[in-house]
Amino acid sequence: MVAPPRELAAPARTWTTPEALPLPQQKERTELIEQWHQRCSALGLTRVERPDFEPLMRGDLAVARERNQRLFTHAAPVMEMLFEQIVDTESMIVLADVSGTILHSVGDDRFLQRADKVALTPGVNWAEHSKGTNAIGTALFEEAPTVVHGGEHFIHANHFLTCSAAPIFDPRGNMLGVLDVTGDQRSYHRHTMGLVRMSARMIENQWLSDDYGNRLRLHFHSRVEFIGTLLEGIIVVGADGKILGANRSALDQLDMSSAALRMHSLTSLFGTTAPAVFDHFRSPLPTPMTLCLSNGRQFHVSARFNGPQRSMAMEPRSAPVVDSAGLRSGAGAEPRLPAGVLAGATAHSADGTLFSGLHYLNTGDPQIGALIQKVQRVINRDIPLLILGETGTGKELLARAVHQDSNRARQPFVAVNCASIPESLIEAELFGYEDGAFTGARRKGAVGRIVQANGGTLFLDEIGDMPLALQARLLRVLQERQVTPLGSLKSIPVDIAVIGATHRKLRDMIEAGSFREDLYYRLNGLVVKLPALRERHDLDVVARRILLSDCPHGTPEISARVMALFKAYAWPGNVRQLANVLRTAAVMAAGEGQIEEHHLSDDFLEDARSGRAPSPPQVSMPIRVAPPVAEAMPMHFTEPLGERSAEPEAESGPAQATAEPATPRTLGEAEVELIRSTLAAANGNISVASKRLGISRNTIYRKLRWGK
Ligand SMILES: Nc1ncnc2c1ncn2[C@@H]1O[C@H](COP(=O)(O)OP(=O)(O)OP(=O)(O)O)[C@@H](O)[C@H]1O
Repeated sequence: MVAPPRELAAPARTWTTPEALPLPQQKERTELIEQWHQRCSALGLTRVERPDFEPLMRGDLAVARERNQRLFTHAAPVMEMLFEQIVDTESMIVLADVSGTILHSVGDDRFLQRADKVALTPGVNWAEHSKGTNAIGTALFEEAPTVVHGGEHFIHANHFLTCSAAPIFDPRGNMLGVLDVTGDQRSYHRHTMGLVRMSARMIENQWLSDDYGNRLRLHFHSRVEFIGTLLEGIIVVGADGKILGANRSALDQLDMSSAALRMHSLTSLFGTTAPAVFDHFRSPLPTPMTLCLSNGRQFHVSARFNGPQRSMAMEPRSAPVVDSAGLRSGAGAEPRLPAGVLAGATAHSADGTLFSGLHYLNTGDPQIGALIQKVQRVINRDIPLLILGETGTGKELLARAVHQDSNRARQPFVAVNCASIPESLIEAELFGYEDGAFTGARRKGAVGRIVQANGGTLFLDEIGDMPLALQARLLRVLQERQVTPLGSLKSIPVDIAVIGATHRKLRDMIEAGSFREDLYYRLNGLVVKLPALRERHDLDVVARRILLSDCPHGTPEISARVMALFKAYAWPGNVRQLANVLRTAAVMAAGEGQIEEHHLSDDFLEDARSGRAPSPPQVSMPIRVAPPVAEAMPMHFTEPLGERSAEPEAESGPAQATAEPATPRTLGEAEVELIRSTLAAANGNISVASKRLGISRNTIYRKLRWGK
């Protein structure tokens, strides 16, 4: 069972120290602990039990780890991240398997030594039957997040501990193991349980994506701003519309057990079908749809689909008509697949025609058409692709489409943004690291992004921002096709297709000595440049597609005056900015059938009418200095949790700077000033600032890193 009712029914019972509880709850807590302790006595345990120092034989531990390799692979990076949060707090993080055997621990050295004294160490079993009441064993027994604090431990020797543990479940509701944070009881913190629960959810969500990467996944929440956060529900839908699995938040929100949910289909749950969902999300732009339970509860839903779902249930239809923009029309139209939300998905029509990811990007512009033809020739030829283009021109979208159209479509597409990962972490992130590669803690190694991409495609976004020292290592990997993790002597062979992208002029960087020429020649098997939106001749088709995707029912037209304004505008944020402007306008024009000038936001209108636009992003040489924003972000959270919640949906268009910059010396400095002041006006909310400026979040990170 994924969402044990007891956790929902009485959270305080397991989350708060007895001292902090109001009297009635203290009584309830005491009764509960007594019940747990009676259970242990009935098992024949005594409170003066000596710690059992006899862990599994070395070989047995290896077998247990082998058996739980997948759990470990998903949990290890999360444990590392969790460790960053609790470092120097006299505590440790423990991963145990479903039998209670500790597989792995990470922690402060001093506390690990104290934990050793009570056998809280890999190889030892901490199920209730061997260690009495303790968070690991009791969470496994109760199948619920559990805190066991100080004297609540059954065995006296464990009274110095405070432990918070959360079970980990797979998407079908089977328990996989438990994640626990244990510390000195004097350093108990009530937020620890929250951190552990969130971390367990991260592991569960990764497990789900891994299991069902090639299935349609619906991400939903009753509040649209929570989609994309750990609070979102995820359900996996089979080709026939049946629900195959779900994460814990989905079960909480739908108020159903895993088994009950898996009896449902999209039709019985939401009154819709998989083809209808595909149809809604066919465009490259991710806009949530609204689905309703039979009791009237509404959810905002977005869809993810990473691979070809060749057997997607579709009613037989006549051969689709495909226009020059790749749009199909007529009563026999197929569900059209988006290249963005559905990540460059590929589908087969009833007549067997293949509609590829690249096909959907071909919207009638001759430059784009020629580019797609070129790219199609090198697919599956082991020729590296380098995509150039300004921010928001669709470089990542193109890379995903190439992956989807290749033989590697069923393997991972791993995107690494070299600009948004702090320099100090890029190496570990890319190449991975071995046990003991870092000092100060007993830490297990982690698999790097290159190895994760094995068999599939590695997308190196903003490759021009990779530090020089790492360029040499990357070059070696590309030449030798093997990776050596940090601190390891062993190399791991990898089979990857590499796609690089940058908005920088790499040749200029080579001349300036900031980009290696040999790496450039390794990456540039085929170089394609995506045109800026202002240079394209298909703005009207792209705009219509975006609107079709945003408002499939009642798509507004664009008036001739607005289209004329659009065509004269410089679009410094390219397609991303166009989509933001249209999204707002469509909301303003709801029910009127046509977008007119008065539906556009004032600041955009002012810029567009005056022929003024924020200057297109400047290409400057990177000077790496201490990054004020990006390095403050932990490795796996480039978007701080909760940040999206403050984000108004309908923000768009470039903003006016709220303060005069202090006489900047160069264009680059002016840009940074503008970004800083916009960020300040948006109360530091990067998403809001990026929408106002019409540039990506990554561009903001990057610019601020160079702005000092
Ligand atoms: N041809 C297109 N049709 C519809 N939407 C598009 C198209 N090209 C790009 N977009 C949308 O524009 C946004 C930016 O696209 P993408 O992230 O691929 O650009 P990028 O060039 O990689 O940006 P950056 O350099 O800032 O990372 C996305 O929301 C994407 O869905």
